[in-house]
Amino acid sequence: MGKEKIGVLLVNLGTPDSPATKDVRKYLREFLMDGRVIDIPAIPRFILVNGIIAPLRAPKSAKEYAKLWVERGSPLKFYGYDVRDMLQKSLGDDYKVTLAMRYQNPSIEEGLNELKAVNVKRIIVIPLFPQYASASTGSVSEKVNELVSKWQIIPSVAHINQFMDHPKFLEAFANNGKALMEKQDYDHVIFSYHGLPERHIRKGSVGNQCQLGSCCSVLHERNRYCYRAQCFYTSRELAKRLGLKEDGYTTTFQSRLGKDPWIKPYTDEVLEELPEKGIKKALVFSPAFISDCLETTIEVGEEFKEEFMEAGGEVWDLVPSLNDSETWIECLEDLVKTA
Ligand SMILES: C=CC1=C(C)c2cc3[nH]c(cc4nc(cc5[nH]c(cc1n2)c(C)c5CCC(=O)O)C(CCC(=O)O)=C4C)c(C)c3C=C
Ligand SMILES: [Fe+2]
Ligand SMILES: [Fe+2]
Repeated sequence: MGKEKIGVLLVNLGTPDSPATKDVRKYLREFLMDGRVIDIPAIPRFILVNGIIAPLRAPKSAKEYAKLWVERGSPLKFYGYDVRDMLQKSLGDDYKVTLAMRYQNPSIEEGLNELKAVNVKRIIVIPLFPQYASASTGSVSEKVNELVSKWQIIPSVAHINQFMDHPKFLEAFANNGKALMEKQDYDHVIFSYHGLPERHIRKGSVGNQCQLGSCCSVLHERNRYCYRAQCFYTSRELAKRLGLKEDGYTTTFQSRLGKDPWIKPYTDEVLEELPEKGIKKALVFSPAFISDCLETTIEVGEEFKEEFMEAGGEVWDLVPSLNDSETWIECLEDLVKTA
C-alpha cells in the first residue's frame, strides 16, 4: 500500500468561463443565487437574480471582463493554477494539492474528487480569502461540507477560515507596496477592501455588539470574525510594515451592489475628496484579494483611477496582488503545515 497523502483544496470565488455575456450571466446566476451572498428567501432571490440583476448586469460586466482577459484567461484562475503547482512542489509527494472555484469551474466537486481518487486521509481546505466573511469563506466551507458529507468514508476535514494576520501574508503584500514606494513618493495610502451589506456584519456579530463604527478598530476575542474589524486590523498591520503614521492611510470598502447600505467608508466617496485635501498622489492596496481580478485590476486600477484624476488627482497606483509571489507560497505552505 502506498503512503496515504494529505489533500489540500485551494478554493477561490470563481470567474466566468469566458468574457462572453452568456458565460458572465451563468456565473452571476450561480454566484448570486447563493443564500450566503444574497441572503433573502429563495423565491424572491430567484426573481431578483434571474429577472433583474443577472440580465441587467451581465452585458456591462462582460465588457469589464473583456478588459481583464489576457491570453491565459482570467487572472483569478490562471494564478490559481500557478499557485497550486508551486505549492505542490514545495509541499512534496506527501500532499496532493488541488484548485477549485466556489462558482463555475473547476468546481469544488471536481477538486474534491481529485483528492478522493488518491484516497487522501485528511483534507485541508483553504478558502483564498484573507478575511472571514459568510458570503465568501463561509460559503466555501458550507459547500465542501455538503459534498463530503455524502461520501462513504468521510475523511477529517480542516477549514482555514482566515489568514489576514499571518506574518507571511502581510509581508508579501507589504513587499509589493514597498517596491512601488521606492520609486515614487505618495501623499497617502488607501487600503480598499471588497464591501459587504451592513446586514451581513450585524448577522455575524456575536451578541449584536458591532455598531459598524469605531468598535471595529479593535480586534478582540468577541469580534475576531467581524469582517470589517478584520479589514481594519489588516490595514493597521500593513501600515506598521510600511512605516505609515495613523493619518497616512485610510481603510475603505468598494464594490457595492443594490440599494441596501454597505459597510463604510465607501472607496469612491473617499477618493473624490482627497485631491481637495492636498492628496494628489495615492498608493492603493486591495488586501481582500490574493490575486489580480476584476475588482482590483479594473475597478481599482482603472475606474477609481479615472475618478481620482477627474477630481484633480495626479498619481493613482494599484499595488499588484500576491499572485504567484514566493512569500505568498510560503504563507500557504505554513498554513498547511500548521493546520
Ligand atoms: C473578498 C471576498 C469577497 C466577498 C466577501 C464578496 C462578497 C460579495 N460579492 C458580491 C457581488 C459581486 N462580486 C463580484 C466579483 C468578485 N467578488 C470577489 C470576492 C468577494 N466577494 C472576487 C474575487 C470577485 C472577482 C471575480 C473575478 O472573476 O475576477 C461580482 C462580479 C463582477 C461584477 O459583475 O461586478 C459581483 C456581482 C456580493 C453581492 C457580495 C456579498 C454580499
Ligand atoms: Fe464579490
Ligand atoms: Fe465590527
